[in-house]
Amino acid sequence: METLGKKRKGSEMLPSCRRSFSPITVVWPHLSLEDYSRQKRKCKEDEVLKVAVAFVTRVVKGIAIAPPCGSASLEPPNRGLKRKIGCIEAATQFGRKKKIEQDYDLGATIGSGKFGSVVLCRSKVNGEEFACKTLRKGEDLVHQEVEIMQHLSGHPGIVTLKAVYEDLKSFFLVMELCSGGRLLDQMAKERRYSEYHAANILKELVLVIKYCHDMRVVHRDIKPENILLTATGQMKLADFGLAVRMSNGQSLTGVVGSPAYVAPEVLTGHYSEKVDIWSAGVLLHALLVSVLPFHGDTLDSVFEAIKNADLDFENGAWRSISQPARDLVARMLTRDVSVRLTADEVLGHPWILFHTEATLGMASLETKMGNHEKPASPQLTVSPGVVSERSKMIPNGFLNDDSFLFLSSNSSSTRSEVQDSALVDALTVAISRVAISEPKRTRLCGPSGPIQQECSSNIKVNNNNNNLCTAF
Ligand SMILES: Nc1ncnc2c1ncn2[C@@H]1O[C@H](COP(=O)(O)OP(=O)(O)OP(=O)(O)O)[C@@H](O)[C@H]1O
Repeated sequence: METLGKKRKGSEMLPSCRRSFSPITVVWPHLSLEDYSRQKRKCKEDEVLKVAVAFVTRVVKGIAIAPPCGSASLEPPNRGLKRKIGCIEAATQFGRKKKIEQDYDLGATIGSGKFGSVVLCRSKVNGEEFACKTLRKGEDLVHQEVEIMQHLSGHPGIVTLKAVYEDLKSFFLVMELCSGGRLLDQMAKERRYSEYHAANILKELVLVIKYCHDMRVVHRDIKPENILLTATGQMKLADFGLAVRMSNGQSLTGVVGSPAYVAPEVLTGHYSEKVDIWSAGVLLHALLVSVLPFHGDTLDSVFEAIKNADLDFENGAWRSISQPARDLVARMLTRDVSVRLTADEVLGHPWILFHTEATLGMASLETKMGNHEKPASPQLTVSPGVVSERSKMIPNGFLNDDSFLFLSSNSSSTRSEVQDSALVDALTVAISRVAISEPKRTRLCGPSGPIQQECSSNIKVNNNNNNLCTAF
């Protein structure tokens, strides 16, 4: 077995064609479905309280009435970059007339993937370093990647495209250099993240996903391998190789993505931008408990788990995770797409607000349940106005349910601070519980029997822990 973190993108060994290629007996979860299909072919041929209350209100009234899923359609195949390059900025157009070597010194390979390799490159003008991704021409998705990167470039959470060059065989995408590695590598080191940390990572990611969706783009391959970090640790979403533009009236089709992160509806037919929320939910699960939610020994068993396995929040590491965190994971990993949260709704979820809202302070909290990160510094501070507003809305009885309170362990904090904290958290949880008791939701992906402790080949078995699959 091999840990996910040790695997560099593109460094994966593709399954040998000498083996008989059967998804039933052989699984390569680190390969995207695209890789999988390609390999199959190859082998044949070679993102407080008001908002929180508003959140519940929307849920009860039917958040579930999520906006109609975006209708999406793929660009007609075989349209060349020429038409698409029309929307690409001048800085990237002139590059077509020059060779990349005239402007940049190309250096060492820093990554590789399904469509080509990524090398370090240095501007001959000012010595600035960039990453240059070479994409071999010939595949429609390659053309789409260039166009979509240009379309999205400029957002702080997306790798900036600096210039595009091309020759007869390839496109050369000069991008900002993310020298901090991949989130996956950080996860391999960190293993489990505190709820505070996980919530902040998820918020950053979902803000970018929201931007993509607002720009009518579905990424379709959200996973920690595709989240890069800058030297200062800023997260940047990368790899738009499987991304598609959406237009009204049509749903997306095409089985693409990476097996462990793929949404169930991708496997069964038509789908929407909500597939990115599912994948982000898988990532949140991994951040919180260091295990992928859906796994198996074969590709078929992974897909079977994605389609049918229930989440188990009662056992293992989940026992130390707060109810609001579990609530969010369940709402993101809900198979009923109409009920699955949108990016906006994830960003408005009480758990995200609690850990990331400025009015609540940037405290990291220790839960009574024993979340492993202790508050580093400031206690939770809540402005009196906010508290009184919250007090009005507390449902009777919830404060007595101390099993869900986040209580400060810092004795220097005043009684009222602790009470305020408890108030906020109890309410947050209460809200979540009200919402999750909605019949339609409990049916979906609710906690039930334990996940089968089978491991994908990219998940390390922890033999000291009842064969729990420990990812990363
Ligand atoms: N801007 C960048 N800065 C630093 N490293 C990068 C950058 N872009 C890509 N890389 C490295 O190159 C690897 C492959 O890049 P990318 O994911 O864009 O390629 P890909 O061919 O689409 O890969 P995949 O086969 O996983 O879809 C990344 O995992 C990362 O390690």
